[in-house]
Amino acid sequence: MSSPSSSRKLPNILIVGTPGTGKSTTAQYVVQGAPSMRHVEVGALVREKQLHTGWDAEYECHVLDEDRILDELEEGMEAGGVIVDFHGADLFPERWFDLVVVLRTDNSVLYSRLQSRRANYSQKKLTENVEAEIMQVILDEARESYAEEIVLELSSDTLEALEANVQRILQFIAAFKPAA
Ligand SMILES: Nc1ncnc2c1ncn2[C@@H]1O[C@H](COP(=O)(O)OP(=O)(O)O)[C@@H](O)[C@H]1O
Repeated sequence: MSSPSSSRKLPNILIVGTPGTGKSTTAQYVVQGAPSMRHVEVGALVREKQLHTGWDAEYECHVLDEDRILDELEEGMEAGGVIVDFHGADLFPERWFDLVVVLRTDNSVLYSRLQSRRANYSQKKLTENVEAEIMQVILDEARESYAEEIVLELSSDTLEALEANVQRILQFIAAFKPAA
């Protein structure tokens, strides 16, 4: 395991999870509570800067240009204080992150969240996402990509859980000390 960079004064945090588990909402509340942190929603960055090579009609998503995404993020990561919000965990270098939060949502809750959130979400994509959540695909990916002690699995079914998760992440930020 390579240890995280020691030069950061603020931690970098990766929030991952199946679409709809609450990554963006959680990250937004964390930044409200810790304004020195910056939220980077990778999906939005991909759309805004066209960091993709086209549209995959079968999977109904952009084909990511991974090298350009990494190049775009790299400089900001060195300074620390970044909350990266993305559905997958294995794209980024391990050294970038001090904490990896994996949000989990009960499948029936996730199903209705995805159904109400996106009118244009196809039934196929909705089912695929709920199945991925049941199979804990992202959790396994995070555990394979990062040291066990920095991966934190948090349930995100209710607003109470959301609030508790935000507080837990804020406590981590407040307690963070750069390695000597
Ligand atoms: N813990 C939670 N409890 C209830 N609703 C939530 C929770 N987390 C997120 N939501 C709601 O679920 C929807 C999806 O959340 P969002 O943050 O966009 O997910 P993601 O970024 O993972 O795709 C939003 O309408 C949000 O308000």
